[in-house]
Amino acid sequence: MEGDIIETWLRKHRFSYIGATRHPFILSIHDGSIDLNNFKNWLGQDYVFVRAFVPFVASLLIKAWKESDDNSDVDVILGGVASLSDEIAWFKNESSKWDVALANIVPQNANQEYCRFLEGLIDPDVGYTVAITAFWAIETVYHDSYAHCLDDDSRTPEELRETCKRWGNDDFGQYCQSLQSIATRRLAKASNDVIAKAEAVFLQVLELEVDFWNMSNGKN
Ligand SMILES: Cc1ncc(CN)c(N)n1
Repeated sequence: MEGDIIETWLRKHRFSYIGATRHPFILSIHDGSIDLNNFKNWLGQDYVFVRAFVPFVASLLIKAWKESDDNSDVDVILGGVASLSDEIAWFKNESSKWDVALANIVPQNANQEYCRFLEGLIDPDVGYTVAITAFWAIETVYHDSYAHCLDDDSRTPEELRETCKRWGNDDFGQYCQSLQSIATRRLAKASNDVIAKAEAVFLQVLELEVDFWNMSNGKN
């Protein structure tokens, strides 16, 4: 049925989606058993990731401006750029609280691979529909993961609640819904070839997110 492509994917790939959003790292925050060294590893690596995420989102803004049939897409993505500016300031502040030296972070393999993936999406040959699908998936995995750590039955340590709220809060959830609406609208009008590419990108994001969470134990 028109408009339901993303919902169909979420059902079809639910095990992969759950793997990315209920990773042991997230579950350990949720049940309070997290090793804080893992959190610090994640914090440093994610700062590097977010810096690489900015040019990707900027390229998406250009694609939206050139290719979108709806002006409000640019406004939604611009909101994303603005929140990334806050996010970078938050990482700087948070890292000093946790004694994580951001200047010395060496990006691990999984992070490098994710950043290369983002760089590939910047290519002008990658169309707006595929790129907005990736953006929706990347933001939604974080929202869904961290919102879980704020559930009523969670035992998330107090000192990690602010981190969870950053991505798990309702406004961020609304923003992810707006991205989903844009992607759904675009996919409803896309060719089979574009839909297949967007689905492959969605699955790649889920795998890259799992590898990214895996890095938190500092072993890869
Ligand atoms: C790896 C990763 N994925 C998603 C997000 C959310 N912007 C993030 N900060 N880092």
